Amino acid sequence: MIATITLNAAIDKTIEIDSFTPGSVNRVLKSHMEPGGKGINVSKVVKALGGSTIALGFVGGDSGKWIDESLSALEIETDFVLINQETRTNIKIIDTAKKQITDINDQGKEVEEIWVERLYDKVRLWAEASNVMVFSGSLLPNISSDIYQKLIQIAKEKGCKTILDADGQALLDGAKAAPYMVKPNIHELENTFGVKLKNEQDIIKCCQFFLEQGIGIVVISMGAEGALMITKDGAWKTEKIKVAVKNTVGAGDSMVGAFAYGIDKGYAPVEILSLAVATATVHVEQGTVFSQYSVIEQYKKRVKILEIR
Ligand SMILES: Nc1ncnc2c1ncn2[C@@H]1O[C@H](COP(=O)(O)OP(=O)(O)O)[C@@H](O)[C@H]1O
Ligand SMILES: O=P(O)(O)OC[C@H]1O[C@](O)(COP(=O)(O)O)[C@@H](O)[C@@H]1O
Repeated sequence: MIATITLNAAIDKTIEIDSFTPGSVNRVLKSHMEPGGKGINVSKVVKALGGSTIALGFVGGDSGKWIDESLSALEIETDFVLINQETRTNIKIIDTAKKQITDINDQGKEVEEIWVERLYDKVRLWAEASNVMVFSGSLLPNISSDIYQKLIQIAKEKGCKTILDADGQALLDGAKAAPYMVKPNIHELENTFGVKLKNEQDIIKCCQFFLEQGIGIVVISMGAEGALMITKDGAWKTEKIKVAVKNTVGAGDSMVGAFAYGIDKGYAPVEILSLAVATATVHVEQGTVFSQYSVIEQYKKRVKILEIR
């Protein structure tokens, strides 16, 4: 079982506009809503790959109820803490002419301490039944930056392998608990360390920090440029795969979902990297991961991995 923890869930409302122009009236061509937030997206990917998953975290209000019901319709098990604040809606604007995506992400609402305690209880409970726990995404505004560190410690004590996909102080604090894997994207890595990373060697050097904490697998996703994976045994990069982009929102979560699935199955890291890039590529090209596993298997043939250290 793979449990995902989303502290800042979201309805992702995607709107398509031809030539989006800030400061003027824009007419929407098409729109749709999906249950989102990083951990929830990971659960959707695990489900699509055929794994078993449960989505945990906070949801509230009508939007929270909608997220819960939408996941049930996808046959994804949930055990959310229901809070008395409305879950956020994030807007994703796809400019169909410029082929550009703009993310407008709400920060979410504060959560009372009693509900945070309830979440700790649920993580303790589900850690007993899970092999892998994934902690993903931004924190609600009043949550302390060391929450992932504490939750990862709990999950590890119960024998779970843990994955952290976070940013800034939450990533630095969370890393102190030595999760099994971290996956920031390149921008998050640069922002977190306040550096500009010009080449692969810079990235590898920067990621030593994570290895020194005892983290087993460090994956840096780099959008259209592919991904880099660093472990104590070496470093690998994937070659660029050119695709017609439909939607990149959640591509990183597809990658994390495939890693969670592969780690749960006990696959070797390089094999998982190939599955993860194939899954993210299908996501970017088709705008969804709910395609057949056989399609993802086909895409694996396009993934070229080079050992660089
Ligand atoms: N424009 C793109 N073209 C091809 N592949 C892409 C593109 N954007 C993302 N991907 C794939 O998805 C993975 C994750 O995307 P990325 O944007 O780095 O993550 P995040 O969503 O966390 O920012 C990349 O490593 C790559 O394999
Ligand atoms: O593109 P990514 O990094 O995989 O994540 C996409 C998800 O992250 C979000 O943009 C939210 O991100 P944050 O939790 O960092 O605010 C969601 O709206 C979306 O579902």
